[in-house]
Amino acid sequence: MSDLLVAGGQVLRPDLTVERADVLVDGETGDIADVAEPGTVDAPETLDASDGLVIPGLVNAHTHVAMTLLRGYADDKPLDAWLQEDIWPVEAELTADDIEAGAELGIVEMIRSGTTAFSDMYFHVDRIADAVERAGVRAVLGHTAVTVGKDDEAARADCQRSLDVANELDGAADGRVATTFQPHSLTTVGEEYLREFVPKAREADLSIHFHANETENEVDPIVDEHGVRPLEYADDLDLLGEDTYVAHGVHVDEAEIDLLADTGTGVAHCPASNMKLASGMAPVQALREAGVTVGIGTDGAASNNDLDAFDEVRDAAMIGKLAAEDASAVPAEAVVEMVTRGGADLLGFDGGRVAAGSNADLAVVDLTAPHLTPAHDLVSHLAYAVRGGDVRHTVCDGEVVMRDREVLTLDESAVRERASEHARDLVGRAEGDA
Ligand SMILES: N[C@@H](CCSC[C@H]1O[C@@H](n2cnc3c(=O)[nH]cnc32)[C@H](O)[C@@H]1O)C(=O)O
Ligand SMILES: [Zn+2]
Repeated sequence: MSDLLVAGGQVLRPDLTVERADVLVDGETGDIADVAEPGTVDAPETLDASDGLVIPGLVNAHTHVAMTLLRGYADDKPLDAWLQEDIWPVEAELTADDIEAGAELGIVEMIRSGTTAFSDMYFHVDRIADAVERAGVRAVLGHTAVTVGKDDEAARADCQRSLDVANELDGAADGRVATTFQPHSLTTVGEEYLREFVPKAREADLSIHFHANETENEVDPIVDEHGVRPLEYADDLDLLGEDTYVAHGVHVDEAEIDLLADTGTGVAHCPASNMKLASGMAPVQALREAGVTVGIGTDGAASNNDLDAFDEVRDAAMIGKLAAEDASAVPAEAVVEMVTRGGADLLGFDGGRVAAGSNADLAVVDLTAPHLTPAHDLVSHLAYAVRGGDVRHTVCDGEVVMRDREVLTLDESAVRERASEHARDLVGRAEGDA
């Protein structure tokens, strides 16, 4: 690939200042080679960023990308009932082809809204990795193990599968795929299985990702059974550490926040899902003050109901203020940092910054829309006013994956059509079986 110059725009720098600059991308390495004075460097290929703001590609730190197939299928219920009555029965019918179709749809949606990397929990993960490879984006994938409702053999096989998939797919798609070992949550995977498989994951040096402290209903059974809070139980199981990030972290007390900080465990905050399922409000300001790395995730499209990370950024700022009852809590700079560098740090790749040496994962936001006028403060706009549809170009690993709002790596209309068909057939099968 030849070098690329993202030229003529303003650039968001790692210290969250904005300057006029051209971004030179090294076509060989896919890294940013230089952030240069406008007009001082040249490259064979140019991406026009005039009237635009060049930002790091956004990082969706927690999702279930193939759940786009279930968008709008079941709404307005709390987590337990939603999963058990609606989602899990349909997911039981999901085929590998369905999952690939849903993943492509979700990835197109993310590319269009400036997301270049996502962290996913699901199954038939090889097919999600195929979609990631074709789309040209970056992802941390894994097979999610659930043991409740399974006999011992099936439960152990599911945990083993999570280990195997993490080992096999790490480094796929030219290194754009990384992996995690994934117990679904502390209440859906039995203690005996965690005691057996977490040490194996640690031995294999795998990162770990799981849902934690999402609802009160997830906290109480652990306190009743083990006499400690969920994250204390997780720590006892050796689940916490620098290579772990949990999804949600809504119902965490002060001691658990300290435990996250002391162990270096990260949190993928999912504000829209937490609001929609009425799970609660994560103490984001307190987590950040304690030094916990926080990223921002959409969660699946069935509890959001879109994968637009800009929506999430605004929601994170809003609910963060409400949770802290303080309008100065979770300010614009914090959410912009969380959805870029915070997410990249959780996922463990060198991105989230427009700086020489970082991965060239970029989005160019078109600043000409009425809702982005005037331009007093572009960080404020990123937090509160930009929408996914304002993204004009998306670049991942130095490759242009969307130019002038046209996705180049996947055929968007074919993807939409295929996903609609798979979704319709899936629901037909699930309801036919009922
Ligand atoms: N259901 C499968 C595997 C689980 S994949 C990951 C699961 O997380 C589910 N999920 C989606 N959003 C959430 C959430 O907010 N909390 C907990 N689970 C979720 C999703 O529907 C999917 O079933 C089995 O029984 O083996
Ligand atoms: Zn989730």
